Amino acid sequence: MAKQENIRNFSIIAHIDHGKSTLADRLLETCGAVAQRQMSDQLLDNMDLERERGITIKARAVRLTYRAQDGEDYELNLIDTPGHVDFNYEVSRSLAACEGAVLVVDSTQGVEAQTLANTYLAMEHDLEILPVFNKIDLPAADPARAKQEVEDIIGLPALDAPEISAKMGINIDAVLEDIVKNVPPPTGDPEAPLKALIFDSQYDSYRGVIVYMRLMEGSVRPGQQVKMMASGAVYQVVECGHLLPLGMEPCERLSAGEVGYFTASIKNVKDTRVGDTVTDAASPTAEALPGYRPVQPMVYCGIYTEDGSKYPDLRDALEKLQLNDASLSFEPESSVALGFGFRCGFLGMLHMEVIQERLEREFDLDLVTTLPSVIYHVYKTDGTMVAVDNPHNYPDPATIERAEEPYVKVNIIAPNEFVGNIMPMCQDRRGEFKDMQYLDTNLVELHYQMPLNEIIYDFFDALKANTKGYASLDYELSGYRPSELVKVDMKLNGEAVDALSFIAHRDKAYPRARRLCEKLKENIPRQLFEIPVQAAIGGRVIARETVKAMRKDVLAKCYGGDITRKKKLLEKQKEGKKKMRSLGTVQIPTEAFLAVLKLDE
Ligand SMILES: Nc1nc2c(ncn2[C@@H]2O[C@H](COP(=O)(O)OP(=O)(O)OP(=O)(O)O)[C@@H](O)[C@H]2O)c(=O)[nH]1
Repeated sequence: MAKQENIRNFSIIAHIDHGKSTLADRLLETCGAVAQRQMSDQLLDNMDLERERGITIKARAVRLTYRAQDGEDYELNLIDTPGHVDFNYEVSRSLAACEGAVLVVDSTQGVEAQTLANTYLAMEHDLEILPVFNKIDLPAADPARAKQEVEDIIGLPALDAPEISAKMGINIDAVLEDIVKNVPPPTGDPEAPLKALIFDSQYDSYRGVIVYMRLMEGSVRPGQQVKMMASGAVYQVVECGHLLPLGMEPCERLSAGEVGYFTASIKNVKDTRVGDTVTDAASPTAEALPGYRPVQPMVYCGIYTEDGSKYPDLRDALEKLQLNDASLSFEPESSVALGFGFRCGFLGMLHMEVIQERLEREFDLDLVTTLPSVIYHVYKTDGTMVAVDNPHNYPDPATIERAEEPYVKVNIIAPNEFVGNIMPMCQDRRGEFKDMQYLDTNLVELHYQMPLNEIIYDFFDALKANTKGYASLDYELSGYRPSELVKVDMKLNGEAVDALSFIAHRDKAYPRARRLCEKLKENIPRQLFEIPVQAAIGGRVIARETVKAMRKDVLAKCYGGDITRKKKLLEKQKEGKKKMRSLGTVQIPTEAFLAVLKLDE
């Protein structure tokens, strides 16, 4: 076990593609952790989906041993962080487990959006930030200019920072020396009562939940009774140890300053929430670590299987995913159009998409999902309140006294040149401007109160697009406010399709209904009869389109006689047919649902 002064806990932060994962691999390799040929390309991102989407969904940690130039052996704990606003809370807990952050800057690009956003996050946690300038092997590299940018824009000393090529393995030692010299060692009394921060956990079918933690004070050993302070769960530790690149290494004891794991035959990650404090059950620490936040699903949608008989498979799959993902919630619901399914709660849209993709890929399910929604509070004239997370349950307007929708406190940080783009965007989404602060001459922080409903769908993407990616976004629920809500029903051939109805603010209902009608028209294949597509509030139709009758001839565009191409098109049509869903008299392809889901794109 390393002495506390020889431990360094850090994470790597960077703008996308600046070389974070490549540097992580190189650090692992330099520390002799992994022989090159054993290394699958990027070890830290270990879920397929993560790799494909180029994002890191779950935080992971790894311990490296480095013999520094001073002759001492150091224990370096690298904690990986996810990179999307949906997972901001997980990022904040991972950073809270570190004392320093290596900031990778691509020398051909200089400071970019996430360079700034991530640096700001790291600063909030008082981390020592060490810039390194990557990709110096490229002819376009201009590390001097990139350094100047870091000094001018971020205000970090950078002139003497390492210039490296993570890809070619140039100057990697300089990064390691920098970490050893400049990241402060952890402090914390190993003899005090146990106080450890959970920054991640993972379900393993043999050992139960593996809890990843950073020990702040005290120590943990097998046999010890530990308590999670927020969930109240008490368990006996079965095993504790370090997280090595190629697996876990059990040890006798972990103590203050270290990063490691423990197992305790825990059946469900619900007991080991990210951000919770682990303490000794017999002699607990006086106070939990600050910053714990219970999980709060922000977005709900209904998930159904295309083939209704797969409902039990869907339930099993959701249960399995939930074992590993405490932020996923679900309960059974049913729809006239779609049959039996589940109402699921997510942290945000990306989280929702990731879960949907995992269900389809890992569990081989074909899904139909309904429009996502937030939770509305509807107060009825009889004095009761209904929490509505599904438009289907929206009470009859005649019985409604008032309705409220969730608002969030939005915090946007961006260079001041983009303020002119950001403000109209927020106003357009019913945002209420609170204040604006200059963080330095160039950087501003804007505060808004906004309806959650307006930001969950596409606000993050729109914000990025309007600020060349430079803005960062953070939001938290601030409460409920009265709102003029309406429920809009979508009707196909005169029949309401419950899975497509939605709740919206009165001002937004019309444009949304119109776009939805258009999208449906585009995506519903022509059939043998004409189909009116209507949107209605109560009995009043507010938008209408028509899908003309006619069978779509997929071969029409196929001139010439290439039979294989024709076959392919016919195959495709057959495939399409299989995916149709019969809604009353109308067949809707799954893609139509997906297309309307992405309405705002
Ligand atoms: N020429 C050159 N290319 C590099 C270097 N470091 C990384 N790259 C390349 O840059 C691309 C992005 O590198 P990653 O390590 O995946 O970047 P990242 O910051 O982890 O990106 P995300 O995981 O998407 O956030 C890859 O194609 C790397 O091969 C370098 O030093 N030189």
